[in-house]
Amino acid sequence: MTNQKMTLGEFIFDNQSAFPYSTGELSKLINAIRLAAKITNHEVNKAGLVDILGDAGNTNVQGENQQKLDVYANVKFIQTLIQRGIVCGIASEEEEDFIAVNSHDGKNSNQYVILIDPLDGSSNIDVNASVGTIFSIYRRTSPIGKPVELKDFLQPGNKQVAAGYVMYGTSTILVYSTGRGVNGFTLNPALGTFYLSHPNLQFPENGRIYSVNEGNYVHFAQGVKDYIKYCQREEENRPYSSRYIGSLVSDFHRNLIKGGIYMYPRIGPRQNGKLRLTYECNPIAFLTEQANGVATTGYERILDVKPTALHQREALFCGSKNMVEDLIHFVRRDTL
Ligand SMILES: O=P(O)(O)OC[C@H]1O[C@](O)(COP(=O)(O)O)[C@@H](O)[C@@H]1O
Ligand SMILES: [Mg+2]
Ligand SMILES: [Mg+2]
Repeated sequence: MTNQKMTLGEFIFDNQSAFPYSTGELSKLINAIRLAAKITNHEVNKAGLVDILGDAGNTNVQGENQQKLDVYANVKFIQTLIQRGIVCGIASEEEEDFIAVNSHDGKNSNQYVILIDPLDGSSNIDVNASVGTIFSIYRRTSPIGKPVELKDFLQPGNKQVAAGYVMYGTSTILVYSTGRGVNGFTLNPALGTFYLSHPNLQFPENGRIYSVNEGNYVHFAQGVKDYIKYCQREEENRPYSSRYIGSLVSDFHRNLIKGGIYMYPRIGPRQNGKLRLTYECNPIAFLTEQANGVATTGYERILDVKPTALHQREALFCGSKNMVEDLIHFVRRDTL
């Protein structure tokens, strides 16, 4: 079976030729993510056996308790990227500020910046439920030859050149896009090789799954409440099924395969939701649109939101086209 399937390495190489002016830098970057994913996967898989469960005892810039695996994945991704000298800057959920990385030639000659959520779904680590890693890649706008600047990380999501996630679940899968569709690669742990298992992933236009933390229901805007009630009503092909793993990557991946909508709304008038625009909403929205789905704040296309801060939060509704359009209808009706 595996021999027929293309490996991730072969896919990266084959797809490089699709970009006439390619320098190979993006291919090297995806390769480095592949390596860091394998290193992190190795540790995730033996989480119950080694001292990697529980709190790390620190609080990150979000005010959240860092889990040991958050810290481990953060260190491994940053180390792997810096050692290979293929990015000019790294931003991470677990780092207050961005990290400027000089190229090995010392001339700041690299053109890409990367933003990462090293471990997504941290609350699932200790209970052995699936978690993930999310990444988002941009071409810098600051001049080559100079150190990277904050503005390189605060570009709107529609400027991404690539984005993806790794899901550490029943199997480990790396799903990404360089703007030419979405493909998924499953890790064969015996060989340590990712194989193309899910070519050209597409959201079904309709789905029957809604994913939201209903524990926050009372804080949702009326339009969101109305849409959730609509999902639960006994009519046409509803009620939909409620599924919520509590890890954005895992809930998104399921909905991508089966059809569905993921929602993390604003919680109350002030709080702009929980998810971070630059390294959670934007990469997931990029994949959503590349897979024929829709990703919105409820009022605006996620990819058009202009970031103003590295760790800013934004509401996220994404998934099957017709389901998200129904959601937008209810949300906008609420503001009339
Ligand atoms: O427990 P809640 O409030 O529903 O939040 C769950 C959401 O928070 C997250 O865990 C946030 O991501 P991190 O674990 O990377 O901080 C998402 O993966 C998930 O969808
Ligand atoms: Mg996350
Ligand atoms: Mg995280």
